[in-house]
Amino acid sequence: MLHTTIAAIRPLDEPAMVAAGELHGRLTKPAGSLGVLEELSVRLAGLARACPPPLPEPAAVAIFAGDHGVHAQGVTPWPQEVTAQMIGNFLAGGAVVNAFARQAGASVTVVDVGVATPLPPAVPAQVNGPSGRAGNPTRPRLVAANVRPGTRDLAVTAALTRDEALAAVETGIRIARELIDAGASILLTGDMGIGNTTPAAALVAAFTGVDPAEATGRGTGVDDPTYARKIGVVRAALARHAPDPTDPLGVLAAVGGLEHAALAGLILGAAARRVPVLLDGVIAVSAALAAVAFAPDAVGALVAGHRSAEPGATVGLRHLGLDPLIDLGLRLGEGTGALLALPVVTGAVRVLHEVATFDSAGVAEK
Ligand SMILES: O=C(O)c1ccc[n+]([C@@H]2O[C@H](COP(=O)([O-])O)[C@@H](O)[C@H]2O)c1
Ligand SMILES: Cc1cc2nc[nH]c2cc1C
Repeated sequence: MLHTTIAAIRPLDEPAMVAAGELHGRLTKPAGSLGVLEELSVRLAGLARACPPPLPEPAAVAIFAGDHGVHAQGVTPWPQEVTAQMIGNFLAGGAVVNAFARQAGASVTVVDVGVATPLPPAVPAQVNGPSGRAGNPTRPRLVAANVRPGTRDLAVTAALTRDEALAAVETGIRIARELIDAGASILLTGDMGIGNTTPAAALVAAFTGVDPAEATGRGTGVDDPTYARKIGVVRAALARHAPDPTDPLGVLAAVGGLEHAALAGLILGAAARRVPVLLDGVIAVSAALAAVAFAPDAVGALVAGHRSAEPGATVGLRHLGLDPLIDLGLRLGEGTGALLALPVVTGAVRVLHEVATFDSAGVAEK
């Protein structure tokens, strides 16, 4: 499944991009006045092989959740159980991601790809959120796809076997296909996993070659001693495993996480179907580096939603050649930054659908 998916990923379509660029020149606005939105809409036309490309509606957020053996090294102050507990919160509609998804009209799918502790008993989902605010007609959904109960400690041994990493990647591909088959026109990445900024930093350093200190941040907000320990853990893991960046499955297995691997699969699955993926924070960016190592043309499907405060996100986006749409200092994860960026993407495409040309509106050109 991975190999056929990779083989299906093709470059952006030049004629559709030329058509979108020409259309922009005829719309009732000074050339280039929509800045980044113009280039974004041209790329999305190339991805869809159509001008205008489809509006990115409806949108679907996929939150991949997993736990991390490296938690044992004291790289985060939060107990591991919080991963499972937050899944309960997502399914009940009470997390930040739910509030933003209701605002954006996006569906929320939570995928347990490797949670280590028992999930809380099902709480009745408050579809419109605890406040009763309407906006999203669908209930958050849980997909049970646990590959193993958390990774092994990457400070001691490989986090995953290659087969486990492959199973997680293929779960991501399957979820992309299911969401697209159910009608999603854009996929938004989400993640939940206490400790997961440590493997994200290791993946960023492995794929970009930057020093571990440049790729490592404070995650949920760790103090100075924890931060120093975290950099040391990432540095030692890279020295121990010496992951080969041309072997993305090997890198994911050595220093990655189950949600990182599944997100790489989600990106590949969407790119193969020529559906855009709006990236959230550092976990998604680290997964995107893996996806692009599997299939360089997958970058054509990627839109960077926001600039996470986590430094590895900026390092990874630079390597991918992507500029984030918004920069709000967020470092939550869950898909929250991607959801806030979604109206920018929709606006970029809507212009090509709805704005009059100089000709049709009788507006004089310069
Ligand atoms: O999205 C980001 O860039 C981001 C930055 C910092 C933290 N997070 C979230 O915080 C958790 C991991 O933080 P930590 O400190 O436990 O490694 C995990 O659930 C992530 O979704 C997410
Ligand atoms: C409370 C909490 C919520 C989160 N959402 C994503 N990562 C998180 C980490 C914590 C600790």
